[in-house]
Amino acid sequence: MISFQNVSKRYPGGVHALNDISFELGRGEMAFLTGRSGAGKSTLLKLIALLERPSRGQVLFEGRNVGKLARRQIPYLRRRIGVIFQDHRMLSDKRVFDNVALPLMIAGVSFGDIKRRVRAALDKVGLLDKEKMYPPMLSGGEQQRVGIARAIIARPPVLLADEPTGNLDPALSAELMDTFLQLNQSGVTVLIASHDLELIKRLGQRVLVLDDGRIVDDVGRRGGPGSGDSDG
Ligand SMILES: Nc1ncnc2c1ncn2[C@@H]1O[C@H](COP(=O)(O)OP(=O)(O)OP(=O)(O)O)[C@@H](O)[C@H]1O
Repeated sequence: MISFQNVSKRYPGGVHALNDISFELGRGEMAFLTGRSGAGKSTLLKLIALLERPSRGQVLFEGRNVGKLARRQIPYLRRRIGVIFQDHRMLSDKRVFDNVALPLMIAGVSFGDIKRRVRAALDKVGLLDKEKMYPPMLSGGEQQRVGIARAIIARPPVLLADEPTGNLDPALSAELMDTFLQLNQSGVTVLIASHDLELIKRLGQRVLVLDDGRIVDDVGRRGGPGSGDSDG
């Protein structure tokens, strides 16, 4: 589904954020990306979401080199990737309901369907009672959850999340991780950058460890050594 082949990213100004990264994330797989602040986690996610371009190497999405996509193919790729970033970029003059509904409105879904799906998504993140509020009236954690509802509403096959539990208390973090697990069990490919090692450990999923722009560990890959579900 997602494949990095010897990818490096150097930002203007000289920072080498990623150095010769190679890994694959299969269709329907779930993995965490962890590592110190500045290790390159956000950069890696941005390269998948086409928010940044690699300086070297290739990022493949469903077998296609995203660096070589024609301009008109980019919106198609973006629709297939749900993105949850730390700055959730809500429209502050639009109600929670409309913020979440936005991707479906753009896709031309009927209002009846939009209403049903927005309510289901808000229910999933525990915000059904806040649909008429405006984002500035919500706490940081609540705004983050609106961002999650908006990212999953169009049912994209891939979900990328950058520190999705950063502003949440432990109970809510655990609940949200359960939501990600459920989405993964329904076939969504999920990649989550997180510092929350306790939570990550408890979930028993694959973990990619980044250090100074390199992958220094890849633990618990499905079908990989020690996973218990390989053929051998
Ligand atoms: N737009 C940019 N321009 C220049 N340097 C950047 C830019 N974005 C990130 N960097 C640098 O690239 C390196 C990796 O940053 P990145 O945000 O990917 O790390 P991270 O692992 O996500 O960190 P954190 O956990 O703090 O979010 C850092 O040294 C950072 O300063």
